[in-house]
Amino acid sequence: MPVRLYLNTVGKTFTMHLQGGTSIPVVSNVDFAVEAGECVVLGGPSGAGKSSILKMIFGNYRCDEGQILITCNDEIVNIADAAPRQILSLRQDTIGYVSQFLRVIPRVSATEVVAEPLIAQGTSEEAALAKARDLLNRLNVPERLWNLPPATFSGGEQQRVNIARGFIAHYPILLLDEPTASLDAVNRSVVVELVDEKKAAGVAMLGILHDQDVRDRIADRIIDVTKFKIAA
Ligand SMILES: Nc1ncnc2c1ncn2[C@@H]1O[C@H](COP(=O)(O)OP(=O)(O)OP(=O)(O)O)[C@@H](O)[C@H]1O
Repeated sequence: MPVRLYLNTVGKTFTMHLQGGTSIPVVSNVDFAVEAGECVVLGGPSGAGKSSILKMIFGNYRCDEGQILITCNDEIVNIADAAPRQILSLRQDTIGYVSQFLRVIPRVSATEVVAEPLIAQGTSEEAALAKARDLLNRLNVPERLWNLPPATFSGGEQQRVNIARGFIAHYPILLLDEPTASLDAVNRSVVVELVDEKKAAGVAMLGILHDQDVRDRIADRIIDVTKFKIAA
């Protein structure tokens, strides 16, 4: 299986400029790869640096040391030194991010919110909306809500719209940031199925999952981030 994502001796230290330049060392020498078709889960206690690693890969946090190499078509791109414009383009076609929370867009219906990433990748509106409805159905979002903007939906309903949006498009690399937090058992199982389908499609996934049951069902490997912790 080709390696899709490789973190090569990655390090991150936050510098608090408003607190006299105080340094908060987070991780160093982070070194692992994720292959196509596998789901790797980051483990370790709160504060170990799991979210910081995901955010560096997505380009939200700057990577201070090392390289974050991703395979994109036949090219290898280093996120650590990619220009902002290149990162935005990778987010459209190459790296997806499924977070716990939906960023609500006023006046846009749930179906359109879900379909949008697929339309951005070039699928026709009709086909993308049909796939969006199918995912909302699989995730047990009641049909009466599909044409409404999700702003007034319950927390769980918004989360399921967000999962549908995160899984609808094809990204060779998919980052999962607690996608099942506070979902019920039935919908957790739907997420497990969606992850299995992405594995079958050759997607490389890296996730944070505190839910032990889901973690056991989807993780091919668990990487304990504690080993990358910089001693205080
Ligand atoms: N933007 C930031 N500015 C300053 N410090 C930060 C920032 N983001 C994270 N940190 C610090 O980096 C450390 C690692 O945080 P991170 O959120 O990556 O941990 P985590 O393993 O994901 O924790 P949790 O399981 O609680 O979400 C923490 O000490 C945190 O305070």
